[in-house]
Amino acid sequence: MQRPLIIALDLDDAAKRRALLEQFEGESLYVKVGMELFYREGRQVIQELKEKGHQIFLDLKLHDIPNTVQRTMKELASLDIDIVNVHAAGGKKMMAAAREGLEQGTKAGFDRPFLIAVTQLTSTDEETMRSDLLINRPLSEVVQSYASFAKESGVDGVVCSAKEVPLIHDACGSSFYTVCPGIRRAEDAVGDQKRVVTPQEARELGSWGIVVGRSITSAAEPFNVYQAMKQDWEGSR
Ligand SMILES: O=C(O)c1cc(=O)[nH]c(=O)n1[C@@H]1O[C@H](COP(=O)(O)O)[C@@H](O)[C@H]1O
Repeated sequence: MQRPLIIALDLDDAAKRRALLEQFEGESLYVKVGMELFYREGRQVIQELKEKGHQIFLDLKLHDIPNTVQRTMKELASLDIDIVNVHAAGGKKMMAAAREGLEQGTKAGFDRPFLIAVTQLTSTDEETMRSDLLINRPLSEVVQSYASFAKESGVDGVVCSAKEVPLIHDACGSSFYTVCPGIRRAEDAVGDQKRVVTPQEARELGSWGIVVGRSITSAAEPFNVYQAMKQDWEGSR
């Protein structure tokens, strides 16, 4: 599969979401359905997006006891989604339970959605890790270790900053998926993100996929920004 630029559909009503997607009419996209959208529009939005031919990353970042995560993943597997995620901080047993639930819930003849684990949110930096999470280890070491734990637990890849991709490839191999948010062009507002790179840097660092939200969804001309970022991301490969 071509390495995707995944658009985060973080918009605060259905009309805005539809108006945005109308500008991409005819394009087959990879979109991210996050908590804001799923909690508002539910399972129906997955069907609507699939009918338009889009691939879907369902980003609900599960983090709970293993039994609850397993049962929830079993439910989510009945949706027509391509990627789903958990927080690696839930631990190895929880990640393994997530994978088991997905397998149990995937209907015969269908592909199991990819399971990825968030290592450390891209809105976190080392200072926040120390002061708020009481983790006194270098951030890159924590991300690399969580990626290894995810792999050991049967998870297919991780969410991380592109900055950490080379270290993750060293620990987990280059076929381990790395999905990277915190993507900005030089001229974009960074907002709450801390570990930020451009699409071109993400490509050079070897990311499998990138997630872009506000740079596209808040732009005056979202389709043009999407095309420009996609070109930057794909380069000449
Ligand atoms: O799991 C995610 O998608 C995610 C993980 C992470 O570490 N950082 C992160 O920003 N995200 C998501 O990626 C998107 C980034 O949006 P922008 O900052 O607007 O580009 C948001 O929908 C976040 O929820």
